Amino acid sequence: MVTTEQDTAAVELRDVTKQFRPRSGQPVTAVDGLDLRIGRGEIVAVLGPNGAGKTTTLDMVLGLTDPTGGHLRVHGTGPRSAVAAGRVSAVLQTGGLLRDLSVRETVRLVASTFPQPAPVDDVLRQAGLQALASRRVSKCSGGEQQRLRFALALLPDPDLLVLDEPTAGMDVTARREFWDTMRKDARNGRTVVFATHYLDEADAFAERIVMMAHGHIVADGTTSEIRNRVSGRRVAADLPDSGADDALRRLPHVQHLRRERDRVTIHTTDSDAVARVLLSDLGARDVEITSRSLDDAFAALTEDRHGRAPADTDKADQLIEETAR
Ligand SMILES: Nc1ncnc2c1ncn2[C@@H]1O[C@H](COP(=O)(O)OP(=O)(O)OP(=O)(O)O)[C@@H](O)[C@H]1O
Repeated sequence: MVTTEQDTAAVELRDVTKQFRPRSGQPVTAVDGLDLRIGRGEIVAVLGPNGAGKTTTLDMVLGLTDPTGGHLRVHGTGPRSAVAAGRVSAVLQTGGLLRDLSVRETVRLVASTFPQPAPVDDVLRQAGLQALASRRVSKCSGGEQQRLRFALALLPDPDLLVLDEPTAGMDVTARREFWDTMRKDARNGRTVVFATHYLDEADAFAERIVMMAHGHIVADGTTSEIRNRVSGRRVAADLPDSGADDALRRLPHVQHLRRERDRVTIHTTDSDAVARVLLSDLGARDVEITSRSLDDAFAALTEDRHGRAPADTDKADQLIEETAR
């Protein structure tokens, strides 16, 4: 079979590992056997707590650091060649901007370093910076400076845009404005991969969420799949007869059932339906419905009580159960 350009993933990591070996102290495994394929045009959020390995992963995709092991391709080639060809660019959390230049001068200056940059005015418009074009960088707010970094990243008109916590330190309004700008740009079919701590950002902007903890992927799915897995409600009831447990497990929308003596606890995305069956059909008593918060479940997915990562998805589910108890 002939592999076409279209078949090639935007990003492909196979069993990628990154170990840091500090001069003193133990080696740190920041990324541990990561398998990840991101198709062209996907918008993917990489979520995880501090130290999960998000930045290290994105740095490897950008060719800023090399993997210790495994296979990593960006648009079918090594990361550095992809960056050099202008196919990949990044908006990083920090990055030198010259304070005395205006916004337009900054974009013009950086544009002059590319062989075929996008027109400066187009880029200013895409980043929502037209009204600020003559403002000095030193007078721009943190959010505005971040939009300027975004404008610079658009200059090579990259196929893949990588953003590492692009809204860190912004207030709510600036964050909203930034994502509004990004949303407009995403309609152009660019692949966007961004790291964030904020579930709401991932939920609002990404189509797919990859959750990392301790260098592993602990969950990977569409935004709604992840939300369904980690959201929903807990219905608990007294039901001494365990004869209906299997039938309950098979009900649509039932994710999990646990029994402790006479009491069952069911995780479901349709608590009304489950409560109806329990009360009307099975004569259960003392039915109690409680919410499972997305944030709690996220914490359960990414870190267990002892600070260890769940090694696989089943374990992650188990941890949700444990946390829910
Ligand atoms: N240059 C380095 N030398 C040694 N250890 C490092 C280095 N860079 C990262 N690490 C370690 O690797 C692990 C993963 O770090 P990384 O920055 O990738 O996580 P992260 O998910 O991006 O975290 P954050 O959200 O805090 O930015 C951490 O334990 C970190 O301390």
